[in-house]
Amino acid sequence: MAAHTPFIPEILTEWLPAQRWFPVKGETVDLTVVGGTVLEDPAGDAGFEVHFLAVTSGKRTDVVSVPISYRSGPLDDAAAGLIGQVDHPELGARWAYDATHDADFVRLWVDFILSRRSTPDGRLAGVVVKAPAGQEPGTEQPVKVLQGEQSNTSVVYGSGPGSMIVKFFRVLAAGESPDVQISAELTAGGSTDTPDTFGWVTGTWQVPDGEPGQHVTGHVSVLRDFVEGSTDAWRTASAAASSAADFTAAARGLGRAVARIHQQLDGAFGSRTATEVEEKEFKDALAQRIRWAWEEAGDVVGPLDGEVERIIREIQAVEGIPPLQRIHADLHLGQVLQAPDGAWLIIDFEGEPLRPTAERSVPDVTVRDVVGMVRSLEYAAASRGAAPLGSPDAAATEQWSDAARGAFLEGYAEEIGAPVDTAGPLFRALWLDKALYEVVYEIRNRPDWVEMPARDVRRALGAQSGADATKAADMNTPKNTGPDKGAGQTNLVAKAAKTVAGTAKGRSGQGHQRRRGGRGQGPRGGLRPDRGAAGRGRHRRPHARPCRAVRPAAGVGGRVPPAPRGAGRPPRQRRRRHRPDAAPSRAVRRGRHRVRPYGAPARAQRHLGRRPRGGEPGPRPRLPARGDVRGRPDHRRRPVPVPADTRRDRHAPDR
Ligand SMILES: Nc1ncnc2c1ncn2[C@@H]1O[C@H](COP(=O)(O)OP(=O)(O)O)[C@@H](O)[C@H]1O
Ligand SMILES: O=P(O)(O)O[C@H]1O[C@H](CO)[C@@H](O[C@H]2O[C@H](CO)[C@@H](O)[C@H](O)[C@H]2O)[C@H](O)[C@H]1O
Repeated sequence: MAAHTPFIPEILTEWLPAQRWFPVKGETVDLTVVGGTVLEDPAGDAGFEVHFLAVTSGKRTDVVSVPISYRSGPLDDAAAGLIGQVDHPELGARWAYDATHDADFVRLWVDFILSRRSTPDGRLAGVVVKAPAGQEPGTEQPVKVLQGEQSNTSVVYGSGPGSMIVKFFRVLAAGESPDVQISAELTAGGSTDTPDTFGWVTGTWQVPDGEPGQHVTGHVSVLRDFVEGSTDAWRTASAAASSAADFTAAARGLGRAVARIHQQLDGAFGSRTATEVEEKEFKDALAQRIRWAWEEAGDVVGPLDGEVERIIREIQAVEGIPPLQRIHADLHLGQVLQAPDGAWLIIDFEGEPLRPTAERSVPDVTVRDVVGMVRSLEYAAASRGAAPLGSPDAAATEQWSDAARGAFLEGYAEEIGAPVDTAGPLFRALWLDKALYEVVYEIRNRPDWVEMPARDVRRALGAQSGADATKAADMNTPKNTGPDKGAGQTNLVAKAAKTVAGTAKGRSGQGHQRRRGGRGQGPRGGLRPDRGAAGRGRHRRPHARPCRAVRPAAGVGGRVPPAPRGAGRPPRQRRRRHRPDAAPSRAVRRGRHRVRPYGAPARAQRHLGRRPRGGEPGPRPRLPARGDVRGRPDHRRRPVPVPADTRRDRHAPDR
């Protein structure tokens, strides 16, 4: 590789931590080169390199992928991808770009996959699972880097029919990425419920801190059909909810699509009965997760501890959980595209994101995905705004929600050929788990949105404990929202809200006071989510982890909070605010000329400490109670979130 000054990884010490996908887990990060290779630019104009870097912070190490393109001058329309300027001993000044922003690199990359090439050193290899129709390698195509809070970098290649989307994974994992594995199997099986996967690139890198010569291989990138003109189902559903437009036909179709995906996954990977041990693990993990989330969210929801415990007892008493199979595991409206012809397409099969790759492929119960989508529809309904309890608007929200949820469940049941048992303990426990997780997620990411899931939890738990047994119906069965029943439901909600208000003060006296005083302010009323944000797609999804005491063991479908990955990481927004003040790393300041062949890893250390502005020791930003980075594969994830900045716009190209 070229001997630039500064060389990798010094050149990246400032740039990397500023990237959304960077899996920072602490204030000090060590960068070590663990692999990389050169791709020849056929035109001879640019230097293309792909670098794999181990990012170590504390006890945790991730491997990130950074393709770089070196140019002799600024590249048109690629300013957003500029890493910096470097000097080459023979060539002089070079402009270094994140190569995903370089159209020539992306074209080469797509050709690399479609021509099933591999580099002479064998470190990168292209694989084709299905050849795209009408794509001639080498054809010049426009590229657009999708913007937004994505955990990877996706680039649209081409325009109009035949265009493709190439995803560059940023945090790599050894072994098969569930996203690639599942989508490839679905494509091979002829699925029309997910975009076609054409091929991928595997990469090989040295195991960080492993024995010399110890290498692993994993997915680095995947190439798919780009569904031109598609919209994100969250946008579609929340827009329909806002205008009170009927969404039942769409929701029914969505239910059918999810059911077909489950059938296809069963066909591709099989299903089986859980062993006794697996069943116990499943129930324990679910119970522990609910308890943990309740610890985090209870203050905001209200004193419904008894109801939460009752649901936990019920799930523990279940004998015989449904068969286990591969599922999506992270399903919500933001993971669904609607094609221009109205078809729903499920995407992003990365699974439980904070878990290690191997655990993300663990089979689970399909009802988890059903619950994920049900919750998302309930969210979409709530996104129209929290109207005063008992108002016609509040009734309309419930009506839309119940109708959409009911239609979704009907569609799912029609396709599967059996009804979904929404009244059973499994559904109820998974629903509560998901809804509480969302409360925690919103506390940490979008505080203005907290009221949406919190209300739903109150409504559900309040209905369970309501004095009027005739109205305390199954919390997830669509309710008749006619004038009479609607009023009854409102009473229950009002009752729950009153209970919250009435007992909030008494908590400490009852020994129920939560740990985090700052969050115990109780529910906020009348909040309306920021429409602009809601319309802009998906949010960052970093999740925190539970305290050690309640962290359950990993197990089948446990969706247990993962091992620590950066607890205490400051909110990204705050980190960013401080980043501009950060001084260059020592290595960069010295401007050393460092050339390190692969195999003799270079190290650079980046201190991400917050530096006070103007030398003033400003107040330290409050850290999330238990923050973690989300940065998919192996990062971003679950189950608990960290603060985020803005919502994603996954469709907005930056060029
Ligand atoms: N096949 C596709 N066709 C059209 N848009 C897509 C396609 N795949 C992904 N997208 C868009 O790119 C965004 C990011 O894709 P996703 O696979 O979720 O990436 P990430 O793993 O980075 O979150 C999606 O939200 C969607 O807007
Ligand atoms: O980024 P991920 O896909 O991993 O998901 C995380 O972010 C989601 C926010 O986009 C969050 O979803 C919650 O909000 C959605 C609306 O924005 C709603 O449709 C979901 O039902 C609700 O859970 C998800 O929980 C979180 O893991």
